[in-house]
Amino acid sequence: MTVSAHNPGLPPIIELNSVIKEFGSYRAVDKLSFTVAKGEIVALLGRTGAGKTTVLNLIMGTLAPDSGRVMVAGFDPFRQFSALKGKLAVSFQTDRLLPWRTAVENAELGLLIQGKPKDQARTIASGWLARVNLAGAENKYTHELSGGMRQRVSLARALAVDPELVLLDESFSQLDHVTSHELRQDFCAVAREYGKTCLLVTHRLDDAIEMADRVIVLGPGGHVKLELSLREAATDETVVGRTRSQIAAALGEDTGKQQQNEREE
Ligand SMILES: Nc1ncnc2c1ncn2[C@@H]1O[C@H](COP(=O)(O)OP(=O)(O)OP(=O)(O)O)[C@@H](O)[C@H]1O
Repeated sequence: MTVSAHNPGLPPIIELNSVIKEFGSYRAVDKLSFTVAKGEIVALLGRTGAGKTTVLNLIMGTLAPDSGRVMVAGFDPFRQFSALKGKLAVSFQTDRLLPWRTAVENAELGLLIQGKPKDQARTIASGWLARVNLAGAENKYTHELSGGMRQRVSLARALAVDPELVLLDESFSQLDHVTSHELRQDFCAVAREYGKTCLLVTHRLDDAIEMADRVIVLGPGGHVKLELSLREAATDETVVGRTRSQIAAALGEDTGKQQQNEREE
């Protein structure tokens, strides 16, 4: 059995081994290797163009690596695309909800696609809406919900199918600072309670610091520039400050400026 480098004993849910991906003559991902163990929340950080979306596409199986190996929950996501149906859920930057469906009708969508009977799907979806603090909003249409509430519906929809892996693609970056902070806290509480494995792809330092067990910073050209465990940092303010500076330096940013930018976004 392969085990995660960071959690010996736990099988990796994501495993990239010396992965190269080129677009024409441009190498977007360069011999990239990392693992994400079952139950871990890992943030993949990088500036624009560092290769985050390319890595996400390799993990989702919508792109094939030119060389190296990508495995997700024991499957090759490109060659065994359908084997990962229901095992992998994605929440994007925009909520991608269907406006003609209510909150609960959106949240139950993945379950219905999986073939769950309608009443069961409704019960499960309502439960997940309650867990992301949306009890009472089940029958509201998307235009009746705030941006933060819509993103909560999107997260409930992702979690409702009970996936092995949740991919969060800049899921909090279009929300104001307070709303995204609350949503990050609530999502992490639920993800940890249910032992969900999450890869959070973001350019925002705050998302990573607040949510992740571990941070991987991609440098330009898609290689690991910095890899840091944040478990110790979570409980110690001085360590948080030092960690923040280390990550900001790897991103090539000034910490104060980065925090200011994130507050203004
Ligand atoms: N289909 C493609 N064809 C050609 N070049 C591509 C393609 N997809 C990505 N690239 C290039 O690969 C590099 C990495 O792109 P990618 O979208 O993965 O970066 P990113 O870190 O997600 O950036 P952003 O934060 O702006 O979304 C960029 O230089 C981009 O122009």
